[in-house]
Amino acid sequence: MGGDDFHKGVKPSTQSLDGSGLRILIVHTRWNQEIVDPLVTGAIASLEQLGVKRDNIVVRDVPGAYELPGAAQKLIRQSQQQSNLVSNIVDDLLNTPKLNDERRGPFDAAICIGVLIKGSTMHFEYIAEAVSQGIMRVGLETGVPTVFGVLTCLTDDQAMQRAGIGRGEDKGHNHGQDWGTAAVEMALLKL
Ligand SMILES: Nc1c(NC[C@H](O)[C@H](O)[C@H](O)CO)[nH]c(=O)[nH]c1=O
Ligand SMILES: CC(=O)[C@@H](O)COP(=O)(O)O
Repeated sequence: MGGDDFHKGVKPSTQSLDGSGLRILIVHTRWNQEIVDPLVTGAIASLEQLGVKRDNIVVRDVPGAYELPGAAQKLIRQSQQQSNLVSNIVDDLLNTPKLNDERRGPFDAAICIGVLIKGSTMHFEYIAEAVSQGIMRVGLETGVPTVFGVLTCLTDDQAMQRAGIGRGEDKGHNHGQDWGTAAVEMALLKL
């Protein structure tokens, strides 16, 4: 494969992705929120484009990237406990309509979104390593696919480009869109 026909990025799935029955958690940071916000918007846009109902997209925020794994794990486990509540079981037996078409069941996937930008100390390296390992562990330990949506950038421009808000003519690509698609694909993955 020649260098000129190399396309960096994810190749779309061959599976038809119907997210209409999915419940998705998004946890995002308030650090670098001017860059985080378009990433969250991009992820939600992809989820809705694949049929996920807006009422089934739960969005929560935390201070910084270091808080993402713990928050995702806590909220995923709460959703799993909720779905076992007798009240839910009775509701389902009686076909009780849910408010705003919201299903209070467990999350089918989660997306952790944050932006780490290198400063003048080693803080960046330590957080980036802890957060990537932590988010991986959440997915493995809860059984709920948990997408790593954390930009780890050396400059502001690198981060803005990857949120689709680049300062030059080339605005870049909003990676949040890819994370939304990945969440639906992984939620639907089966034998
Ligand atoms: N420098 C960045 C941080 N630092 C804060 C930590 O993530 C954490 O909130 C704090 O250490 C308290 O536990 N967070 C980011 O998300 N992005 C950064 O660039
Ligand atoms: C990712 C960080 O924690 C970093 O932005 C903090 O900056 P500094 O290393 O200058 O304290």
